[in-house]
Amino acid sequence: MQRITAETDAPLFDIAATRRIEHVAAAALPPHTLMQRAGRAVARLAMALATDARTVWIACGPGNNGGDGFEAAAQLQRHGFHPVVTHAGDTERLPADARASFERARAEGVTFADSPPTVCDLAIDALLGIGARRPPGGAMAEWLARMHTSAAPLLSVDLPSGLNADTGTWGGPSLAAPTDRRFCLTLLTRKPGLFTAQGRDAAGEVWFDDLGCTAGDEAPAARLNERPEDRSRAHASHKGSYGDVAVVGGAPGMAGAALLAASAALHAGAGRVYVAPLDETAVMLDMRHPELMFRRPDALEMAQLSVVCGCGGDDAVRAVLPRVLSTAGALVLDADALNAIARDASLQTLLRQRAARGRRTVLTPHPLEAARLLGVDTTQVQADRLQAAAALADRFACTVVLKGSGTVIASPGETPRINFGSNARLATAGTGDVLAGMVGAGLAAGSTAHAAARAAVWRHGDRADRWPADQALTAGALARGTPVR
Ligand SMILES: NC(=O)C1=CN([C@@H]2O[C@H](COP(=O)(O)OP(=O)(O)OC[C@H]3O[C@@H](n4cnc5c(N)ncnc54)[C@H](O)[C@@H]3O)[C@@H](O)[C@H]2O)[C@@H](O)CC1
Ligand SMILES: Nc1ncnc2c1ncn2[C@@H]1O[C@H](COP(=O)(O)OP(=O)(O)O)[C@@H](O)[C@H]1O
Ligand SMILES: [K+]
Repeated sequence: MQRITAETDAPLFDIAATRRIEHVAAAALPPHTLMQRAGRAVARLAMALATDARTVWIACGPGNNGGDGFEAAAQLQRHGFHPVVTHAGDTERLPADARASFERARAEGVTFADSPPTVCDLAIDALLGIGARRPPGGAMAEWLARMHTSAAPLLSVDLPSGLNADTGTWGGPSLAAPTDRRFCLTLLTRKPGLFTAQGRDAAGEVWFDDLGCTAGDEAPAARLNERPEDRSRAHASHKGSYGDVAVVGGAPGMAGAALLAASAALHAGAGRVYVAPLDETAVMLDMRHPELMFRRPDALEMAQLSVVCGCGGDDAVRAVLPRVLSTAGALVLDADALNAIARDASLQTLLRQRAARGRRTVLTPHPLEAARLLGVDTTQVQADRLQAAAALADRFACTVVLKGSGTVIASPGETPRINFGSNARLATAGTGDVLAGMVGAGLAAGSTAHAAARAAVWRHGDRADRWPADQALTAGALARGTPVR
């Protein structure tokens, strides 16, 4: 059993692949073995989470997820706990494995009740797993609401019931209560939906048990984004070895966005960083960052540069985009550059042509920017973030970073990544500009678009995770990588 952290490098399998893996594993084992292993694993984690627990409420559903719950109940009873099982379903219609586990729980003397115990020390949600077909209703919905709001810790079996394992969309109760009492033990495979969209909030801390099985040669739907290698610097290197970044952005009234991206690129290790403001009246100096060099956009030798374009671009960015798209050696497109491209087919053609010329490009949309590029609405993007990122990567033949909880990194021909580290302290203006600058520095240093995006997203999230709780996380400080001013 393993706890998932930002250090975990692991494949993520969707429901269809998980079913195939389960099928192969079950065929090679004596009947009911997998469910017994699942129940034992659930009981083991339950006992570790609530060592002093006495009453454990286990809500079991109509399928095999419920079977895992019965099996865990039998185990907990055997270990001297007091499990109380409520069952949402007809025991006569349980699938064979779950039926066997139900009988085992009964034989162990587990208490079955029609309604949940008034108090419990731990709740276990074994209502629905990968077989959930619609949002839970009736007693299931009531029980879930109670579990997600009660003071007792909640352990979800395989998935929080109501979570779509493929997409992370949520059909369960409000998730307003803090997540630090939520735990999930996912079984056999790690599922992408646990790590993006509402997955993180619904699941809380995620643990994994492979039930002694391997995934064989199943292709994962995605992988968790792993820690990038530390960048060592050869003694005999010089600033030219780390490349030049130019930030094109900062229209009138929006200079800050460009400066944030530039600061982030600088602190991420770029050899030289230029700022090209889209405001003719801009002051061509940043007193806090005298390292930054200021140029007019038309004075930049784009082919030699890793250009970060769009941060604070407003409408002014439209005018420079044809040249930027046609000539930038490497390119990060963010914010208003993405909005301008979404409105203009000729810019879209130029964007697509970059790949054919061997030029590296990374788009860093948040869900609304992604929706505009795809011509859909934000809800449709959020309904399947992996699919939306892949569709954009495919459409524009480049790397796409779809931001938000569980940032997705997709590139043509690569297994998509979902970033685990990071948290909602990043939900503050300017942190996206910082990410764009960090990606730009990676491109300038020579990384592929996919590798630069993965590394920057991981480090950006890691900074947020390590940020001291008593210090404000602002984009300016994040760009510098330190809360100390
Ligand atoms: N078969 C096995 O040996 C194993 C199964 N495992 C467990 O089994 C789960 C999958 O089991 P199932 O395929 O039976 O699926 P589930 O137990 O997730 O649910 C399927 C059942 O729930 C009903 N249902 C779906 N949505 C509902 C809703 N909103 N309201 C009410 N009823 C609803 C379906 O009609 C079906 O009866 C996994 O998530 C995992 O927890 C694991 O123990 C691994 C081994
Ligand atoms: N709830 C959250 N959890 C994790 N990361 C988040 C969350 N909210 C925002 N972020 C991250 O913060 C950054 C915000 O970027 P963006 O929306 O472009 O903001 P801005 O345009 O103000 O810079 C992205 O990297 C995004 O992934
Ligand atoms: K469940």
